[in-house]
Amino acid sequence: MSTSKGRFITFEGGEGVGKSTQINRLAKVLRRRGMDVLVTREPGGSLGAEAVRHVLLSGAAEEFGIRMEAMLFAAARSDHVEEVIRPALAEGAIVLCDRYMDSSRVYQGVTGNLEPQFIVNLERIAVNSMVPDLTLILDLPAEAGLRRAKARVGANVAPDRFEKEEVATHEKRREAFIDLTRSEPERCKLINADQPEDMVALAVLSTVEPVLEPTELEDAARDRKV
Ligand SMILES: Nc1ncnc2c1ncn2[C@@H]1O[C@H](COP(=O)(O)OP(=O)(O)OP(=O)(O)O)[C@@H](O)[C@H]1O
Ligand SMILES: Cc1cn([C@H]2C[C@H](O)[C@@H](COP(=O)(O)O)O2)c(=O)[nH]c1=O
Repeated sequence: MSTSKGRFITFEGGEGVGKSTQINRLAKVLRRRGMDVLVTREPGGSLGAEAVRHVLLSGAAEEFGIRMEAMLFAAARSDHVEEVIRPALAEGAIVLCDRYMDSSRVYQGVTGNLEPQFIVNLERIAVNSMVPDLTLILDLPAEAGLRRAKARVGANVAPDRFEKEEVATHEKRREAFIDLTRSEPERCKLINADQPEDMVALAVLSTVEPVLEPTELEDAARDRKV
């Protein structure tokens, strides 16, 4: 868990699984409970990172190779962490982030075939110890997610650099995200996204609530102040 005062919660999964929908719903519930919530996303979320987002999603960086793309994602992440996420957590906010380091592990690492050590090194630099307190992995068959994403953007908007890849590649990503829940079961929790929005929202909330509870350390610090 991060040592900051807030909570850092990331949402991961394939295309169109419902991450933005669920983040916005959760933010609403938590704000109604009086919590300070910051909703953000990757690639992007800070001025520098948003500038890099278009380069990545338009496919402009694709011709320079997967290493270059991975480094651009990491550069964007580093700016986002230091300029936005870390300061917000220090102020006690609940930070809800649409994609983070696990997307790089899966998209650039697993389906990009980058050597694992390269991804590990980039992650260490970009994340700089800012590991999420909780990662919700929304799980849905790849075809269903792509259908949802397509219906959302409308018929005349072209799919982005990653959406346009083969279904088999998206299915491989789905498996890789599920693997994360096995390798890091404390941090990464699987959410069945193949059900109505309200049901997914209930599963999200019940998974998030325990992480919002004060830790023993926080209780002790509060008691010392009283
Ligand atoms: N449980 C659900 N059942 C059916 N449709 C859903 C569900 N959740 C979200 N949707 C719809 O699916 C589409 C994609 O949802 P959303 O944008 O939240 O996904 P996303 O994971 O953020 O996508 P991306 O990774 O492509 O940004 C939207 O039109 C949304 O309204
Ligand atoms: C953070 C991150 C993202 N990606 C990919 C995954 C998606 O295809 C796009 C982001 O689009 P979205 O509609 O905003 O979800 O970028 C990636 O390949 N690696 C990453 O680290």
